[in-house]
Amino acid sequence: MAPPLCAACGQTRAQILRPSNHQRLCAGCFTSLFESEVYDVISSHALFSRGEKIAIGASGGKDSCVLAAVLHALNVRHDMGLDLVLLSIDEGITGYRDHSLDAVRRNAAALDLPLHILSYQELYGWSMDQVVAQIGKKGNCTYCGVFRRQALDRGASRLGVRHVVTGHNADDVAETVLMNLLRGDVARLGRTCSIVTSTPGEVKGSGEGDEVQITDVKRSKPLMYAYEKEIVLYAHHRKLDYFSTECIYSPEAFRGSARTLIKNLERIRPESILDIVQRVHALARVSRKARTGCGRLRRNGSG
Ligand SMILES: Nc1ncnc2c1ncn2[C@@H]1O[C@H](COP(=O)(O)OP(=O)(O)OP(=O)(O)O)[C@@H](O)[C@H]1O
Repeated sequence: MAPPLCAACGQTRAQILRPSNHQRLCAGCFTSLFESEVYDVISSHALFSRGEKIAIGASGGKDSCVLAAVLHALNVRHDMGLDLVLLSIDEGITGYRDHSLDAVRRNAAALDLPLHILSYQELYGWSMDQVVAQIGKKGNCTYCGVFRRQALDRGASRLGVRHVVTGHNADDVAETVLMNLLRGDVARLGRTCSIVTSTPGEVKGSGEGDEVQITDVKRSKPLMYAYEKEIVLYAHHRKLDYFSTECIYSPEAFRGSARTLIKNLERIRPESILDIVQRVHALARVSRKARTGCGRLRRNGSG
């Protein structure tokens, strides 16, 4: 039996069963719906302003590759006036980051976007290969993540950029929510589910002339409502070139277990992923309001 017609255009045969809502779509309608949904997220959260310089954290993986391709397309289509640059951090992981940076270089050429690469070696004087040789693999992901965040901020500062976007998707956010819940780290939940976060500016250095001024950096996650499966489908249908191997030091057992849990939930009920993100976001808002209310009561002397 021939596949049904696309639920959006009603003209072409459907090729895709949309993972998030099981809609049957043709490839053209799926990619344009995906892009317009990202545009809706950007507009409804007023993420960007005209003329803003944006650094796209480019790891060479599927998420940041899709983010760069979608932002580039939307910038042209909607005349958003964004000044886009790719910013990559080279952690110094031989056999992993060197290959993924090759993918970033090909993407930069394909999209005609400037690319800046900053290494841990240059910033901190050591590479992750050296760190792992010294301390082993245990816990290295956590440190690497903290240093990468800071490296992205420093890279942005050097480029005169105040806004870094990353390719975190809904699955990543739901995973992090679960990890924070299981660890009892409730304080972090609000931040995890926020589409915009920021790092306050700081001055780093010994005070002997080697200070580095890091300005306030806004961070946002324009793909945080997009399902990982849809990101893969989008990359596939747009024939994007990305690097798909896991980090050789990565087997982070706890995140892996959270991921398996999320994938199992998705299998039973696809909406679960977005439900986790949206419900926890709403809860964090309510608890913030309650805290502000208590503070006001105390200040007024009535609490
Ligand atoms: N080395 C890096 N340089 C620049 N940005 C990075 C780097 N590593 C991660 N990021 C940013 O953080 C986001 C989430 O990181 P994560 O570790 O999940 O990425 P990944 O699995 O390497 O690749 P991706 O998420 O792009 O598929 C990425 O989408 C990217 O925007």
